[in-house]
Amino acid sequence: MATSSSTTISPRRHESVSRWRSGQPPAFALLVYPITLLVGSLYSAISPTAQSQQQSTATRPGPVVPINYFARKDNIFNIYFVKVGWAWTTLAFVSLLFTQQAYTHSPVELRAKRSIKALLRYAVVTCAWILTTQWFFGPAIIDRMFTLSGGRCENISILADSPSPSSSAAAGTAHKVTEEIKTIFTAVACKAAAGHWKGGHDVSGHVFMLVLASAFLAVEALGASSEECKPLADGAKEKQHNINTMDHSAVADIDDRFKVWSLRFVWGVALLSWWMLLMTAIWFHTWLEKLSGLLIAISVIYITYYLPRTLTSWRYVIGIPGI
Ligand SMILES: CCCCCCCC/C=C\CCCCCCCC(=O)SCCNC(=O)CCNC(=O)[C@H](O)C(C)(C)COP(=O)(O)OP(=O)(O)OC[C@H]1O[C@@H](n2cnc3c(N)ncnc32)[C@H](O)[C@@H]1OP(=O)(O)O
Repeated sequence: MATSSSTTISPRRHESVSRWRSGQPPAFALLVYPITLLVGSLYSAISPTAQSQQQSTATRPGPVVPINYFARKDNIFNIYFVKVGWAWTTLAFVSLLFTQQAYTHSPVELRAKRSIKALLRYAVVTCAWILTTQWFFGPAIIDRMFTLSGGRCENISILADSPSPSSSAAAGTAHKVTEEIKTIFTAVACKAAAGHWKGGHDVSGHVFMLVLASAFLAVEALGASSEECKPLADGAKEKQHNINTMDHSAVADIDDRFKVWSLRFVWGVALLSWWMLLMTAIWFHTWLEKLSGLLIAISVIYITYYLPRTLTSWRYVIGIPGI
């Protein structure tokens, strides 16, 4: 006896299948990040290459020449990609807005609604990036966490170079200034003064930003290119093609090419972010520093993309990509 598909697929499975079709990845897809960090950290713990790198860093005074190219802080991907990573992320996101059918070829009202909500999601993740790594009413959250956990800027050369004060009052003032500078410094300012950012819990900014950027781009790209965002079924599209003039089909071809290349660019940025995450996991930071960077990024992604699935009022504000 033949059974219809609606009787064989459970409602839960049906719901998850239609989520995939509308470009919403399930929460377990986020496991790719802890797994990546775990694999990278395990490799760094057992690989002889990574071990010998760590030993030379610990035993030899002064800078050590890294054994692996990706263990160098000045590797080309770190300098031109990660260190300006939010600019790449912004560029990739903007390219989605200008080329994907969800934002360019749907009815005007829907297009406007989708674009505003996508910009709001971008604003949420961008604010999270700014507050966590750049500025939080003064030093960024990761800098504040570092100083709150007992860290400070040591061996500041501008302080060591300054002439010794002649009177005890001047010495007192100099001491006060030194202490203030040590406590208000951010990681960037500390490095600029040739100091060492030491002692506290140093949340990995790389892990935070790379997880946030790659998850943001992946979810937005899946949503924008989902089935629900395709305006016409294939047959209808063909029919419309036939009644179009040559000029229109040439424009449509160019549109299609932009659409495809933009998606490739977005996935390229997301994949390179993932690769740099793996490199960070292998060559830099402690387990705990990587874990805290991961937890902050995953919380932001959860609030922006998963919470709206269950919290209707939040969904109404921020929307869901691909819907
Ligand atoms: C209707 C609504 C409408 C709304 C409209 C929208 C509104 C939007 C709202 C608001 C708009 C605001 C405007 C937006 C702007 C957009 C455009 C731009 O974005 S232009 C900005 C470009 N600048 C970046 O992108 C910086 C990105 N970089 C960073 O944030 C940091 O560098 C970060 C977090 C990635 C890392 O910081 P670390 O490197 O200081 O810290 P650690 O990760 O802990 O690393 C410690 C050390 O280990 C090395 N390290 C770690 N992992 C490494 C690796 N894999 N390879 C090499 N070195 C590594 C690092 O190099 C570092 O070393 P060492 O301090 O430099 O000596």
